[in-house]
Amino acid sequence: MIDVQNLTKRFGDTTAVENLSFEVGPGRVTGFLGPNGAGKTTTMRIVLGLDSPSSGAATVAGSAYRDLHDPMRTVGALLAAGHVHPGRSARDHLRMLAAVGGVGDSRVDAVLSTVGLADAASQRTGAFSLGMLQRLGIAAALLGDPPILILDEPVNGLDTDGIRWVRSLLRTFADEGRTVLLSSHVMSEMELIADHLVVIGAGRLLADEPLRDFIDRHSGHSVRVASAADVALGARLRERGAHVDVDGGGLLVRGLDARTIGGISVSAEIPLTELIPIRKTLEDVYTGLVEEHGRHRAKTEVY
Ligand SMILES: Nc1ncnc2c1ncn2[C@@H]1O[C@H](COP(=O)(O)OP(=O)(O)OP(=O)(O)O)[C@@H](O)[C@H]1O
Repeated sequence: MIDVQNLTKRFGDTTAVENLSFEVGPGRVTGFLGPNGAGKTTTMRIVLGLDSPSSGAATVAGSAYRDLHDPMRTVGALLAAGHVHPGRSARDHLRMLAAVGGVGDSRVDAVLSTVGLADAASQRTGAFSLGMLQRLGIAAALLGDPPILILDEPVNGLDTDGIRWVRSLLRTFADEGRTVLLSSHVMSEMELIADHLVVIGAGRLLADEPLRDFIDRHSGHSVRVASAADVALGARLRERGAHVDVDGGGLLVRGLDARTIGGISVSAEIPLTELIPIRKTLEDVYTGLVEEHGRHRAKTEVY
Protein backbone atom coordinates (compact mmCIF):
# COMPACT_ATOMS: atom_id res chain seq x y z
CA MET A 1 0.00 0.00 0.00
CA ILE A 2 1.19 3.52 -0.83
CA ASP A 3 -0.45 6.30 1.14
CA VAL A 4 -0.18 9.97 0.17
CA GLN A 5 -1.79 12.36 2.66
CA ASN A 6 -2.23 16.11 2.24
CA LEU A 7 1.00 16.32 0.33
CA THR A 8 2.26 19.74 -0.73
CA LYS A 9 5.60 20.43 -2.41
CA ARG A 10 6.86 23.87 -3.36
CA PHE A 11 9.98 24.67 -5.34
CA GLY A 12 10.44 28.40 -4.71
CA ASP A 13 7.37 30.08 -6.23
CA THR A 14 6.22 26.89 -8.00
CA THR A 15 3.72 24.68 -6.23
CA ALA A 16 4.37 21.29 -7.82
CA VAL A 17 1.93 19.35 -5.61
CA GLU A 18 -0.91 20.85 -3.60
CA ASN A 19 -2.70 19.13 -0.73
CA LEU A 20 -2.75 15.83 -2.60
CA SER A 21 -4.20 12.71 -0.97
CA PHE A 22 -4.72 9.23 -2.41
CA GLU A 23 -4.03 5.58 -1.61
CA VAL A 24 -2.65 2.97 -3.94
CA GLY A 25 -4.00 -0.42 -2.96
CA PRO A 26 -2.69 -3.96 -3.54
CA GLY A 27 -3.91 -6.41 -6.16
CA ARG A 28 -4.37 -3.89 -8.94
CA VAL A 29 -2.45 -1.70 -11.35
CA THR A 30 -3.02 1.98 -10.57
CA GLY A 31 -2.34 4.40 -13.41
CA PHE A 32 -1.02 7.81 -12.41
CA LEU A 33 -2.05 10.39 -15.01
CA GLY A 34 -1.61 14.09 -15.47
CA PRO A 35 -0.36 16.50 -18.14
CA ASN A 36 3.30 17.54 -18.28
CA GLY A 37 4.27 19.37 -15.11
CA ALA A 38 1.21 18.11 -13.16
CA GLY A 39 3.41 16.83 -10.33
CA LYS A 40 3.58 13.05 -10.94
CA THR A 41 7.34 12.70 -10.78
CA THR A 42 7.53 15.00 -7.76
CA THR A 43 4.95 12.84 -5.96
CA MET A 44 6.78 9.62 -6.84
CA ARG A 45 10.11 11.10 -5.75
CA ILE A 46 8.62 12.08 -2.38
CA VAL A 47 7.11 8.59 -1.93
CA LEU A 48 10.60 7.18 -2.60
CA GLY A 49 12.31 9.54 -0.15
CA LEU A 50 14.21 11.36 -2.92
CA ASP A 51 12.56 14.71 -2.10
CA SER A 52 11.01 15.90 1.12
CA PRO A 53 7.50 17.37 1.20
CA SER A 54 6.82 20.99 2.17
CA SER A 55 3.92 19.58 4.20
CA GLY A 56 1.91 16.38 4.40
CA ALA A 57 3.32 12.87 4.19
CA ALA A 58 3.77 9.83 2.02
CA THR A 59 4.25 6.28 3.30
CA VAL A 60 5.05 2.95 1.71
CA ALA A 61 3.90 -0.21 3.50
CA GLY A 62 3.06 1.96 6.52
CA SER A 63 6.41 3.78 6.90
CA ALA A 64 8.11 6.79 5.43
CA TYR A 65 10.61 5.46 2.85
CA ARG A 66 13.64 6.51 4.94
CA ASP A 67 12.31 4.45 7.89
CA LEU A 68 11.89 1.22 5.92
CA HIS A 69 14.04 -1.61 7.33
CA ASP A 70 14.60 -3.24 3.97
CA PRO A 71 13.72 -0.76 1.20
CA MET A 72 14.80 -2.89 -1.77
CA ARG A 73 12.62 -5.80 -0.63
CA THR A 74 9.69 -3.44 0.09
CA VAL A 75 9.45 -1.22 -2.98
CA GLY A 76 11.03 -1.34 -6.43
CA ALA A 77 11.13 1.78 -8.56
CA LEU A 78 11.92 2.92 -12.07
CA LEU A 79 12.08 6.69 -12.30
CA ALA A 80 14.23 7.39 -15.33
CA ALA A 81 16.08 4.94 -17.50
CA GLY A 82 19.65 5.69 -18.47
CA HIS A 83 21.41 6.37 -15.15
CA VAL A 84 23.80 3.52 -15.70
CA HIS A 85 27.59 3.57 -16.01
CA PRO A 86 28.09 2.99 -19.77
CA GLY A 87 31.28 0.96 -19.28
CA ARG A 88 29.66 -1.52 -16.91
CA SER A 89 27.88 -4.68 -18.01
CA ALA A 90 24.19 -5.16 -17.21
CA ARG A 91 25.09 -7.97 -14.80
CA ASP A 92 27.74 -5.90 -12.97
CA HIS A 93 25.35 -2.95 -12.74
CA LEU A 94 22.70 -5.14 -11.08
CA ARG A 95 25.29 -6.88 -8.86
CA MET A 96 26.36 -3.52 -7.53
CA LEU A 97 22.76 -2.51 -6.79
CA ALA A 98 22.06 -5.90 -5.19
CA ALA A 99 25.09 -5.50 -2.90
CA VAL A 100 23.95 -2.03 -1.83
CA GLY A 101 20.42 -3.30 -1.19
CA GLY A 102 21.55 -6.42 0.68
CA VAL A 103 20.05 -8.75 -1.94
CA GLY A 104 21.81 -11.99 -2.89
CA ASP A 105 23.59 -12.27 -6.28
CA SER A 106 21.30 -15.10 -7.33
CA ARG A 107 18.53 -12.55 -7.96
CA VAL A 108 20.68 -10.81 -10.59
CA ASP A 109 20.48 -13.58 -13.17
CA ALA A 110 16.85 -14.26 -12.25
CA VAL A 111 15.76 -10.68 -13.01
CA LEU A 112 17.95 -10.45 -16.13
CA SER A 113 16.07 -13.43 -17.45
CA THR A 114 12.66 -12.05 -16.35
CA VAL A 115 13.25 -8.88 -18.36
CA GLY A 116 14.65 -10.70 -21.40
CA LEU A 117 18.25 -9.49 -21.05
CA ALA A 118 19.93 -12.82 -20.20
CA ASP A 119 21.76 -12.90 -23.53
CA ALA A 120 22.95 -9.30 -23.15
CA ALA A 121 24.01 -9.67 -19.50
CA SER A 122 27.75 -9.32 -20.24
CA GLN A 123 27.43 -6.46 -22.74
CA ARG A 124 28.44 -2.92 -21.81
CA THR A 125 25.31 -0.91 -21.12
CA GLY A 126 26.77 1.97 -23.17
CA ALA A 127 25.79 -0.05 -26.25
CA PHE A 128 22.22 -0.62 -25.02
CA SER A 129 19.20 0.80 -26.86
CA LEU A 130 16.65 2.90 -24.93
CA GLY A 131 14.37 -0.15 -24.82
CA MET A 132 17.16 -2.31 -23.32
CA LEU A 133 17.92 0.39 -20.75
CA GLN A 134 14.21 0.41 -19.81
CA ARG A 135 14.33 -3.36 -19.34
CA LEU A 136 17.47 -2.98 -17.21
CA GLY A 137 15.71 -0.31 -15.12
CA ILE A 138 12.77 -2.64 -14.59
CA ALA A 139 15.19 -5.46 -13.67
CA ALA A 140 16.69 -3.20 -11.00
CA ALA A 141 13.20 -2.48 -9.64
CA LEU A 142 12.52 -6.23 -9.40
CA LEU A 143 15.82 -7.13 -7.66
CA GLY A 144 14.38 -7.30 -4.14
CA ASP A 145 11.24 -9.14 -5.35
CA PRO A 146 9.24 -6.32 -3.70
CA PRO A 147 5.47 -6.31 -3.03
CA ILE A 148 5.26 -2.71 -4.32
CA LEU A 149 6.39 -1.32 -7.70
CA ILE A 150 6.53 2.34 -8.76
CA LEU A 151 7.25 2.88 -12.43
CA ASP A 152 7.51 6.26 -14.16
CA GLU A 153 6.92 5.86 -17.92
CA PRO A 154 8.09 2.22 -18.11
CA VAL A 155 7.02 1.74 -21.74
CA ASN A 156 9.12 4.66 -23.03
CA GLY A 157 11.36 3.41 -25.81
CA LEU A 158 9.91 -0.10 -25.85
CA ASP A 159 8.72 -1.70 -29.08
CA THR A 160 5.36 -3.47 -29.40
CA ASP A 161 6.72 -6.73 -27.98
CA GLY A 162 8.35 -4.88 -25.09
CA ILE A 163 5.12 -3.02 -24.30
CA ARG A 164 3.16 -6.28 -24.34
CA TRP A 165 5.76 -7.80 -22.06
CA VAL A 166 5.49 -4.92 -19.52
CA ARG A 167 1.71 -5.30 -19.61
CA SER A 168 1.83 -8.99 -18.79
CA LEU A 169 4.53 -8.49 -16.13
CA LEU A 170 2.43 -5.88 -14.32
CA ARG A 171 -0.76 -7.94 -14.69
CA THR A 172 0.96 -10.94 -13.07
CA PHE A 173 2.38 -8.70 -10.37
CA ALA A 174 -1.04 -7.26 -9.50
CA ASP A 175 -2.74 -10.67 -9.71
CA GLU A 176 -0.25 -11.92 -7.11
CA GLY A 177 -1.68 -9.27 -4.77
CA ARG A 178 1.15 -6.77 -5.17
CA THR A 179 0.80 -3.01 -5.53
CA VAL A 180 1.66 -1.24 -8.79
CA LEU A 181 1.75 2.51 -9.39
CA LEU A 182 2.52 3.43 -12.96
CA SER A 183 2.68 6.66 -14.92
CA SER A 184 2.47 6.80 -18.70
CA HIS A 185 1.58 9.30 -21.39
CA VAL A 186 0.49 6.48 -23.70
CA MET A 187 -3.25 6.46 -23.03
CA SER A 188 -4.04 3.48 -25.25
CA GLU A 189 -1.53 1.49 -23.21
CA MET A 190 -2.79 2.80 -19.89
CA GLU A 191 -6.33 1.76 -20.88
CA LEU A 192 -5.10 -1.81 -21.39
CA ILE A 193 -2.93 -2.04 -18.25
CA ALA A 194 -4.58 -0.04 -15.46
CA ASP A 195 -7.44 -1.19 -13.22
CA HIS A 196 -7.60 2.04 -11.26
CA LEU A 197 -6.66 5.66 -12.01
CA VAL A 198 -5.33 8.56 -10.00
CA VAL A 199 -5.49 11.70 -12.17
CA ILE A 200 -3.87 14.97 -11.15
CA GLY A 201 -3.77 18.43 -12.74
CA ALA A 202 -1.56 21.27 -11.52
CA GLY A 203 -0.63 19.24 -8.46
CA ARG A 204 -4.23 18.61 -7.37
CA LEU A 205 -6.37 15.48 -7.43
CA LEU A 206 -8.86 15.37 -10.33
CA ALA A 207 -10.00 11.73 -10.10
CA ASP A 208 -9.34 8.60 -8.04
CA GLU A 209 -11.52 5.73 -9.22
CA PRO A 210 -11.63 2.47 -11.22
CA LEU A 211 -10.66 3.05 -14.87
CA ARG A 212 -14.05 1.73 -16.12
CA ASP A 213 -15.94 4.15 -13.84
CA PHE A 214 -13.72 7.04 -14.93
CA ILE A 215 -14.52 6.37 -18.59
CA ASP A 216 -18.24 5.74 -17.98
CA ARG A 217 -18.71 8.75 -15.71
CA HIS A 218 -17.16 11.16 -18.20
CA SER A 219 -18.47 9.53 -21.36
CA GLY A 220 -22.16 10.48 -21.12
CA HIS A 221 -24.56 8.24 -23.01
CA SER A 222 -24.06 8.20 -26.73
CA VAL A 223 -25.77 5.57 -28.89
CA ARG A 224 -25.94 4.92 -32.63
CA VAL A 225 -29.43 3.91 -33.67
CA ALA A 226 -31.01 2.93 -36.98
CA SER A 227 -34.62 1.90 -37.49
CA ALA A 228 -37.42 1.36 -39.99
CA ALA A 229 -38.63 4.95 -39.33
CA ASP A 230 -35.78 7.20 -38.18
CA VAL A 231 -37.74 10.47 -38.43
CA ALA A 232 -40.58 9.21 -36.20
CA LEU A 233 -38.16 7.56 -33.77
CA GLY A 234 -36.02 10.71 -33.62
CA ALA A 235 -39.12 12.74 -32.69
CA ARG A 236 -40.01 10.28 -29.87
CA LEU A 237 -36.46 10.36 -28.53
CA ARG A 238 -36.37 14.18 -28.55
CA GLU A 239 -39.67 14.21 -26.61
CA ARG A 240 -37.84 12.19 -23.95
CA GLY A 241 -35.08 14.78 -23.72
CA ALA A 242 -32.48 13.21 -26.01
CA HIS A 243 -30.24 15.19 -28.32
CA VAL A 244 -30.58 13.52 -31.73
CA ASP A 245 -28.40 14.07 -34.81
CA VAL A 246 -28.81 12.40 -38.18
CA ASP A 247 -25.69 10.32 -38.64
CA GLY A 248 -25.17 8.64 -42.03
CA GLY A 249 -27.89 6.02 -42.37
CA GLY A 250 -29.08 6.37 -38.78
CA LEU A 251 -29.24 8.57 -35.71
CA LEU A 252 -26.67 9.56 -33.11
CA VAL A 253 -28.48 9.86 -29.80
CA ARG A 254 -27.05 11.56 -26.71
CA GLY A 255 -28.59 11.72 -23.26
CA LEU A 256 -30.42 8.35 -23.20
CA ASP A 257 -28.88 4.92 -22.71
CA ALA A 258 -29.37 1.99 -25.11
CA ARG A 259 -31.87 0.21 -22.82
CA THR A 260 -34.15 3.28 -22.65
CA ILE A 261 -33.93 3.82 -26.41
CA GLY A 262 -34.84 0.14 -26.94
CA GLY A 263 -37.87 0.57 -24.66
CA ILE A 264 -39.04 3.69 -26.50
CA SER A 265 -38.75 1.95 -29.89
CA VAL A 266 -40.82 -1.00 -28.62
CA SER A 267 -43.61 1.17 -27.27
CA ALA A 268 -43.61 3.23 -30.50
CA GLU A 269 -43.65 -0.04 -32.49
CA ILE A 270 -40.64 1.07 -34.54
CA PRO A 271 -38.31 -1.91 -35.14
CA LEU A 272 -34.61 -1.14 -34.66
CA THR A 273 -32.01 -2.33 -37.13
CA GLU A 274 -29.06 -0.98 -35.10
CA LEU A 275 -28.51 -0.08 -31.43
CA ILE A 276 -24.84 0.46 -30.60
CA PRO A 277 -23.68 2.19 -27.40
CA ILE A 278 -20.59 4.28 -28.18
CA ARG A 279 -17.90 4.14 -25.53
CA LYS A 280 -15.25 6.79 -25.38
CA THR A 281 -11.62 5.81 -25.09
CA LEU A 282 -9.50 6.73 -22.09
CA GLU A 283 -7.69 9.19 -24.36
CA ASP A 284 -10.99 10.99 -25.27
CA VAL A 285 -12.10 11.21 -21.66
CA TYR A 286 -8.72 12.17 -20.26
CA THR A 287 -8.12 14.86 -22.89
CA GLY A 288 -11.60 16.33 -22.21
CA LEU A 289 -11.04 16.39 -18.45
CA VAL A 290 -7.62 18.02 -18.72
CA GLU A 291 -8.94 20.68 -21.15
CA GLU A 292 -11.88 21.41 -18.87
CA HIS A 293 -9.55 21.69 -15.87
CA GLY A 294 -7.25 24.02 -17.86
CA ARG A 295 -10.23 26.28 -18.79
CA HIS A 296 -11.43 26.31 -15.18
CA ARG A 297 -7.96 27.26 -13.93
CA ALA A 298 -7.62 30.00 -16.54
CA LYS A 299 -10.99 31.44 -15.43
CA THR A 300 -10.21 31.35 -11.71
CA GLU A 301 -6.79 32.89 -12.34
CA VAL A 302 -8.29 35.79 -14.35
CA TYR A 303 -11.02 36.70 -11.85
N1 LIG B 1 13.73 20.32 -8.68
C1 LIG B 1 12.81 21.20 -9.12
N2 LIG B 1 13.04 22.53 -9.03
C2 LIG B 1 12.12 23.42 -9.44
N3 LIG B 1 10.92 23.09 -9.97
C3 LIG B 1 10.65 21.80 -10.10
C4 LIG B 1 11.57 20.78 -9.70
N4 LIG B 1 11.01 19.55 -9.93
C5 LIG B 1 9.80 19.81 -10.49
N5 LIG B 1 9.59 21.13 -10.60
C6 LIG B 1 8.37 21.78 -11.12
O1 LIG B 1 7.26 21.20 -10.47
C7 LIG B 1 6.19 21.00 -11.39
C8 LIG B 1 5.81 19.51 -11.42
O2 LIG B 1 6.84 18.78 -12.07
P1 LIG B 1 6.83 17.20 -12.22
O3 LIG B 1 8.12 16.84 -12.90
O4 LIG B 1 6.56 16.59 -10.90
O5 LIG B 1 5.59 16.96 -13.16
P2 LIG B 1 5.20 15.65 -14.01
O6 LIG B 1 3.74 15.49 -13.83
O7 LIG B 1 6.06 14.51 -13.61
O8 LIG B 1 5.53 16.10 -15.48
P3 LIG B 1 6.02 15.22 -16.75
O9 LIG B 1 4.81 14.46 -17.18
O10 LIG B 1 6.41 16.27 -17.74
O11 LIG B 1 7.15 14.37 -16.29
C9 LIG B 1 6.65 21.56 -12.72
O12 LIG B 1 6.20 22.89 -12.81
C10 LIG B 1 8.15 21.51 -12.59
O13 LIG B 1 8.75 22.50 -13.40
